[in-house]
Amino acid sequence: MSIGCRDLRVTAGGRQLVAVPALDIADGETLAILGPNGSGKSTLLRALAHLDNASRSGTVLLDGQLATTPDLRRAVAAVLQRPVLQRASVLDNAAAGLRLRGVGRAEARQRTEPWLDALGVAHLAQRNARTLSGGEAQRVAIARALAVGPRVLLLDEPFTGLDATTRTDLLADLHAALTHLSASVLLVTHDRDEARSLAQRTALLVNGEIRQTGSTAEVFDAPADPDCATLLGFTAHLPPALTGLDTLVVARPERCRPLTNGAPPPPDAVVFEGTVRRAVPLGGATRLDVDTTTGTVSAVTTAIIAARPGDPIRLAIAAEHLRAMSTDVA
Ligand SMILES: Nc1ncnc2c1ncn2[C@@H]1O[C@H](COP(=O)(O)OP(=O)(O)OP(=O)(O)O)[C@@H](O)[C@H]1O
Repeated sequence: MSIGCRDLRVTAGGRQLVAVPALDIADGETLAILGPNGSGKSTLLRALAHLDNASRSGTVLLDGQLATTPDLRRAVAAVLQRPVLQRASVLDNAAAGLRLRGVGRAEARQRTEPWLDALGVAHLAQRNARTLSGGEAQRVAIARALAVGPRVLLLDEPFTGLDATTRTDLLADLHAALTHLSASVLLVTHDRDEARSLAQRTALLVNGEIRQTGSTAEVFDAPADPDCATLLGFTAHLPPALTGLDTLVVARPERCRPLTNGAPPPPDAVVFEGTVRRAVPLGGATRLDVDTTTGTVSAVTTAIIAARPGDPIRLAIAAEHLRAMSTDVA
């Protein structure tokens, strides 16, 4: 089932938190909403499901038809940032969504067990859910949402607070589970890897407004404006005064190459100079924060370089790694 909205606005305390003229997620599609902290991601997700208490206007659509709150209750399952689990067994917690929809206890348990298995927590079925770790609880919450066979699945930062290994494993398990699901899926996240792993399309949310939407691959390769560029990791912003080009250009810091010992820049590269402000060890790489005449530019390099604060430095970025920002938004 597809979900969408038209002219969806949420205000609270006299402030507009979200304003989305139109958003659509097709049946079988996963759309990521990527945005920084406080950009309105959770507010948008809650408004789509009519889960919010804030003041909302506009319409939510299911399969193109105006959706009422009861329609949404039937169609939507949501996994929120911090799952609430009852003092009961893991199996009964995971079966709770089906029970709420009127399914008998035995059948609900039977239909839930494969999802506990798919999410790698079948061995915990009889445990008291209150004794689970954060990652285990998150898996149970996802199993609970998937078990109801939702036609729309809303995921609000489902990987928050998980260690790197647990997160990678859960990403893989969720990816596998979603491929078997016939639903529209909205994934709210501030993490680029999560969007890239799970979503066919990505929308970028900045200050409550969607600035860019498209296939995940296209969006990640061609940011629409400087805010989108920062969100996508193109954090080196080089204005014309620094490069001599006509427009602001952006690049990923790992594409900024320090030119040490008079090394020649690659052909077509943009080259600029600055002074090392600090070198930040990243473990296996170093981030050099470089003060230029137009601001600080960071470069991330795996080369071993002896750069000390105050040292002059030249940086080069090959033309293929630069993205031009149109002048009207720069
Ligand atoms: N009920 C409310 N009243 C006033 N302001 C609110 C209310 N709910 C949310 N906000 C504000 O709206 C903005 C968006 O909040 P929201 O939780 O949607 O952002 P987010 O992108 O999900 O952030 P995070 O990544 O930190 O979870 C924030 O500035 C938040 O403080």
